[in-house]
Amino acid sequence: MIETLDDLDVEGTTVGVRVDVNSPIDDDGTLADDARLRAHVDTLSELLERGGRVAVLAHQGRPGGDDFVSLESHANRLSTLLDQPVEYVDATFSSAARKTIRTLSNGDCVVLENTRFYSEEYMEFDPERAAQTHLVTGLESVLDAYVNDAFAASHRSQPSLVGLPTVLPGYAGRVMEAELDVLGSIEETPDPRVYVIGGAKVSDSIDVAWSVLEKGLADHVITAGVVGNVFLIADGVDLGDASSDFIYDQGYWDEIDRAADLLDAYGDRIALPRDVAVDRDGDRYELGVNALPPGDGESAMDIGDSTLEYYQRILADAETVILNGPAGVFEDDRFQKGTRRLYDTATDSSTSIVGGGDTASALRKLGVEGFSHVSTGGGAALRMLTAEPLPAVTALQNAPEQPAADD
Ligand SMILES: Nc1ncnc2c1ncn2[C@@H]1O[C@H](COP(=O)(O)OP(=O)(O)OP(=O)(O)O)[C@@H](O)[C@H]1O
Ligand SMILES: O=C(O)[C@H](O)COP(=O)(O)O
Repeated sequence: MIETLDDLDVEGTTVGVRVDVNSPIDDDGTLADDARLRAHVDTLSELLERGGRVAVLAHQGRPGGDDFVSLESHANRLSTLLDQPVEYVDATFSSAARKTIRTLSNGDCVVLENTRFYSEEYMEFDPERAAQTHLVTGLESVLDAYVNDAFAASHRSQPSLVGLPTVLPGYAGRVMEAELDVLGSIEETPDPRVYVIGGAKVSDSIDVAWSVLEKGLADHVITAGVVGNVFLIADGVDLGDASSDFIYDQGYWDEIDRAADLLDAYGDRIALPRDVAVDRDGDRYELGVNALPPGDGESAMDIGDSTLEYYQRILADAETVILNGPAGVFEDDRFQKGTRRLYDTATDSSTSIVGGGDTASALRKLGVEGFSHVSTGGGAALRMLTAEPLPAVTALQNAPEQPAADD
């Protein structure tokens, strides 16, 4: 059983709130898109209005990346969204951070520095070991409770996600609660159930396809995007050098064998593209798989019309559609059609669930609306859609209880 904010005695309590505000970053190192911050406003404003003292914990980017920046601009933006001052401290668990947390009054909020500035936070631990890291031992003494609202990071076993709820009473925030409500009951959604697997995270997507086919969760798996290209190659289609080089450069060449194994085992339930769109002389040009390989330097950038018709027929019979990853390079106007049409068709099903940060931003860009649920999570949603437990959610389930007020 996971406790929620309804179970937390908030007034005067110092709460560490883990959020996921991992966002696109501008060239000047500041926040470029506040969608993920906005998602957490309900949880944070509820805690503040109920008299909590809130210390916000979050990561941004990965070490070495251009988006691996401080959370100062996130804190500034949060202050506008919450319509109250939000302090920022350039420390996460040092004495400076602890001192700031100790001086919070009821209704005050501070954003601590990017948790991944500390190497332990970019490692995976079991919860007991995570509880002994510097971040957890540093913060444990100044926090009374822990709230996890970072559903999108819950597939990671990192200290701020699994260590803090091992030593502190743990609660799901409102985002986490909503995501678990919808994604935690995938098995109860109506049949037939179709998974649409696109985008560029080929290994994760093949894991999902294996799992949902093996467990009988998927009546059909529809493939698109880079994932669809890998399945086409696995099926013996010559996609040409440009698409093959791209797959090789992304480190997904070995996935072709896994895709072939999956086709051997469950080929009757896996739908492959029947045509692809390439860039020919600057225009979109569609080629049936029988007409492949494409010309020199041409790469499969989207699914074509005949694939769309085929996939739309499968979707027409689906009661539940679960989608992750765009069908093509949606960032380029010429290759948005597959994503727009496929996702638009899915909104006609009684239950349509979308996972993936890039997918959500593609849909915003393309103006496609009307899904039953758009998840804040990419990898986390994928894992949950296979009915697998998420380490940070398990840690919350096992968290100690909040001591009674007079203890
Ligand atoms: N045929 C293709 N060739 C090259 N890139 C493609 C193709 N189809 C889709 N993509 C790219 O895939 C990327 C998105 O894939 P990704 O798997 O990251 O999506 P996501 O699951 O929604 O994201 P996340 O898990 O990060 O939230 C886009 O940048 C898009 O351009
Ligand atoms: O953006 C995400 O999917 C989450 O914030 C997790 O980020 P990570 O993949 O860098 O751990």
